Amino acid sequence: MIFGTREVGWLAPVLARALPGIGAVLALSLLAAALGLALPMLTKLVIDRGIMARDMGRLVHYAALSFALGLGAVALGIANGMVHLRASADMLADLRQRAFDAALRRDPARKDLPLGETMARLDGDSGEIQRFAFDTVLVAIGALFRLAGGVALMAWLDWRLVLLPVLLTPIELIFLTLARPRTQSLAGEVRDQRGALSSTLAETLSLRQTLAALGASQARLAHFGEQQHSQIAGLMRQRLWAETVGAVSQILGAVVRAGVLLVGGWLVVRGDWPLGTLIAYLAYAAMMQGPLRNLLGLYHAQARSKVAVARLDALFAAARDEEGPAPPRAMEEITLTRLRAAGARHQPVSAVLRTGSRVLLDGPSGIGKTRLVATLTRDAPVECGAAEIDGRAVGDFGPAALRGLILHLPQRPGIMRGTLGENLRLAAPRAGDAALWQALEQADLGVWARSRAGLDTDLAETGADLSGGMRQRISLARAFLAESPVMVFDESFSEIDEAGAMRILAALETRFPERLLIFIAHNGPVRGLDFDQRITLSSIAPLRLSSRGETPNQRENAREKAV
Ligand SMILES: Nc1ncnc2c1ncn2[C@@H]1O[C@H](COP(=O)(O)OP(=O)(O)OP(=O)(O)O)[C@@H](O)[C@H]1O
Repeated sequence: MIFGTREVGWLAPVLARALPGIGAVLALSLLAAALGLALPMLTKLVIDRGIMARDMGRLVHYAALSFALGLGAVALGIANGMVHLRASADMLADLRQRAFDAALRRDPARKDLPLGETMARLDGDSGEIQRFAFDTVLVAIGALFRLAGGVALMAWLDWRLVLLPVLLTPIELIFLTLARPRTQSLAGEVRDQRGALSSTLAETLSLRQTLAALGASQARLAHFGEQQHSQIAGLMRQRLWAETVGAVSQILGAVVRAGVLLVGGWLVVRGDWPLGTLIAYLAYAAMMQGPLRNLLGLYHAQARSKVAVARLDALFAAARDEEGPAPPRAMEEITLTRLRAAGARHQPVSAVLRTGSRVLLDGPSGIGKTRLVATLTRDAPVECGAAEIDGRAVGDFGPAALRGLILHLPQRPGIMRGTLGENLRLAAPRAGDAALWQALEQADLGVWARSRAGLDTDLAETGADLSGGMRQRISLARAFLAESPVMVFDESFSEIDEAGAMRILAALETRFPERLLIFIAHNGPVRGLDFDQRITLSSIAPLRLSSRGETPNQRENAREKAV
């Protein structure tokens, strides 16, 4: 079995789609192999029937034929190269697309995979699988054809000498079988090192400013240097092993060549063989070397690709289905019954959240406010209790559809490299410019956007060239564009000046009187809103941390509301 049954679930469709391309490349490479096999035979004819027989007519005839075949081989080589590149690149793209999709659908119940590690798998491991499943297998089939054809032609020239390579092959096979486990473990080591290296790069670069502020950049650089050294050492070990394995087949090849030279030379001296036969025989023996190595190398290439398949499989296995039924858009209420998210530290909470109301979700840092809201979109697993939308369990709906109903503005606003307009349209892809400008005004960004390039203002990756308040305003502008009947503002105003926050809150109030708005805020003007409901999470164990905005009044409130 090349791969396990679980992997076949995602690999089989990729291979099925690649099949026509593989077929085309296979046909072309078999044709090229047939041409390649014919050439030494023609050389033999040129020598024996032309040169040795002193027949100029035949000499010219076979030489011309040989030249034509050579030209054909060149043309075929080019065509094969182009078709091969196209088909194998298509297959890699297909595999990466699926793996990327799986990475985007990662089940929140699974531990996060570091960014760099995920990227190394998407790029490096997909490439390794593509190289094996496409390139290596194809090369091996071509090699098999060349080998069989070559051996047949050699046997046709003289069957006795074919016994030499045939007898040596089992020795090589035994050696390769014994060597395979080490090939696999070394490949695993190298791939893991590559993942670790990418993780360090991605994490360090994304924390560049923090590390610089702490004076820790050089230490990270030194750590990266050490990782590089151990990667190089791993690569050297892998290479040395590959060379050792390869050397064995080369030595056996040299034994075959020496044997042919000795025995064939002896047959020519005795007058049993014409010289052309010896030359053709030697050419075939040399030609067999590459295919034999490819074929036997296939066995080890599969061991390496198994490592890559397992690493990519971990991405596929951790993905979940995001589709599912949609909750009613005209929903009335969300009911929480003794609910707590996994990882949270508050007492189970019960509440009914009605459409059109304003709710403050309160509690000290780290108690589980964000996680509680995340259970509503199935972005955090439930530890106990239940959440329902109009009497139906949240689990009955698909996460994607739930996110269409409930917009959870994350605590850290996500800004992508691109224009301001592109960033806003993430929330409403079909919104016109007028709607975007309206959202900018409502999010208190109109003046700023006009002073820049308007909707065409370029934003840097993660919004690194913006102030914290600007990033939060862009995130809020997206909320004004979204059509979600429920919105969660998770510390969405924490970095905005008081006057600005008041303006945005007033705009929210006017714009969305019918929606359910849930706020999480430790301090600032948000806490002064006229809430219909305050839900305060109280801890199951004494917490050392306390929110700055907590007042004796609110603590009193907490005791009343906590269930
Ligand atoms: N992805 C996760 N998997 C498991 N546990 C998590 C995850 N994210 C957060 N937690 C844990 O859940 C607990 C609650 O985190 P949460 O972010 O919900 O707190 P919070 O009340 O919103 O805090 P803050 O006010 O500081 O934002 C924390 O102890 C945290 O360590």
